Amino acid sequence: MGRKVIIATKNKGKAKEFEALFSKFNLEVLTLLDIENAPDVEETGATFEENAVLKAEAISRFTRSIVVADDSGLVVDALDGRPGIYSARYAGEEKNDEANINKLLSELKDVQQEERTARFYCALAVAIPEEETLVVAGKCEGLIMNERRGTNGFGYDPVFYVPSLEQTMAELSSEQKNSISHRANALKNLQPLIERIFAKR
Ligand SMILES: O=c1nc[nH]c2c1ncn2[C@H]1C[C@H](O)[C@@H](COP(=O)(O)OP(=O)(O)OP(=O)(O)O)O1
Ligand SMILES: [Mg+2]
Repeated sequence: MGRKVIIATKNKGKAKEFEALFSKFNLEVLTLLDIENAPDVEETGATFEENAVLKAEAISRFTRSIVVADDSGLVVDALDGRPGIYSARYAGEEKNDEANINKLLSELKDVQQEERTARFYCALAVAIPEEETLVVAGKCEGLIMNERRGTNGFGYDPVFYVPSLEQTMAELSSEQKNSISHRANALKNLQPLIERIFAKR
């Protein structure tokens, strides 16, 4: 089976989710945690989609493989969409989940429960050597809690409440998260294209 996909992420939480989400496809899945000397790609785009394309195309040029990149984040209505594309570096360039959540909770401290609506957003770009890059997206609606609950997942999961399941993302099992997440929903939009993408390989 020579069918291989590289996921252009160094985020361990994302990498784990992608390994599970891609397991139903008959593909070898690698991430940048498996590949040496992969370049760091600057996220200079103005949208999730632009950043996903930047990451996918740079790593595809480097590896000459089909590459999927994820650019994702948290969009909070009461904060005019912040942290948005800056979610990873919200509290500083060193990308600290703990500090990012502290900053989010402090920015929302005077915002009432019903105004704390938010969504996780995920853009996925698929860079294919010698072909046009494909882009899809998915989202997941929720509310931002006043305090952390749960220890699963990564990033903002402990404060992201999923109303339909009455739990935070960090209280869900990985199977539950992978059935409702923004990443899962983006991948559902990619699924009809997967066989065509890998057909000739
Ligand atoms: O399911 C999620 N559950 C909780 N938090 C999440 C999720 N999905 C994205 N997030 C947050 C984490 C990070 O603060 C930002 C992603 O930033 P983003 O640039 O796409 O990823 P990253 O820099 O961690 O890794 P990389 O660019 O190598 O893929 O949004
Ligand atoms: Mg990043």
